[in-house]
Amino acid sequence: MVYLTRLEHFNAAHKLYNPNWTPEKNEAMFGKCANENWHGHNYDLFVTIKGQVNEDTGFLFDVKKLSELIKVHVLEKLDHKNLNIDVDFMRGKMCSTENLAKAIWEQLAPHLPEEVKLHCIKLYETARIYVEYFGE
Ligand SMILES: Nc1nc2c(c(=O)[nH]1)N=C([C@H](O)[C@H](O)COP(=O)(O)OP(=O)(O)OP(=O)(O)O)CN2
Repeated sequence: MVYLTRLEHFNAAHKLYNPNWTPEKNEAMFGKCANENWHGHNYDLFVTIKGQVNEDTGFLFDVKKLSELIKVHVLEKLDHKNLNIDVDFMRGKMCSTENLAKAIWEQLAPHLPEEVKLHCIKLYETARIYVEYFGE
């Protein structure tokens, strides 16, 4: 089994705010991340796929094609967007790094060829905070 990773990048605005809670409870839970006028992050997205190497190409999968799939199905929906407002697949969800990593998996996995499996979505929200999601 070979694991292959592509690093992509996007930036987006969000807030951590549960609309079912009072402003005070949100402030107590999320602090400055609950600021109603949003804040932004430069996200780094590591997409790792796994499978067998094709003898003819020497590739598990062409990383340029992987990059294009990520661009079409993920980055174009997230980059320079407000995660709470603009992104259909985040609607009704808390816009945490955990939920965003899971949602990115759900967006991307169905578009990979059958012989290639998604292994991990690793999403850095800041240089010091990241989530890894393995699909379960
Ligand atoms: N479990 C989670 N906890 C937190 C998340 C999250 O997605 N999952 N997100 C946040 C905020 O979005 C917040 O903006 C994180 O940024 P920040 O506090 O600036 O992060 P750093 O620790 O990297 O920066 P410092 O300047 O060192 O504080 C909060 N929690």
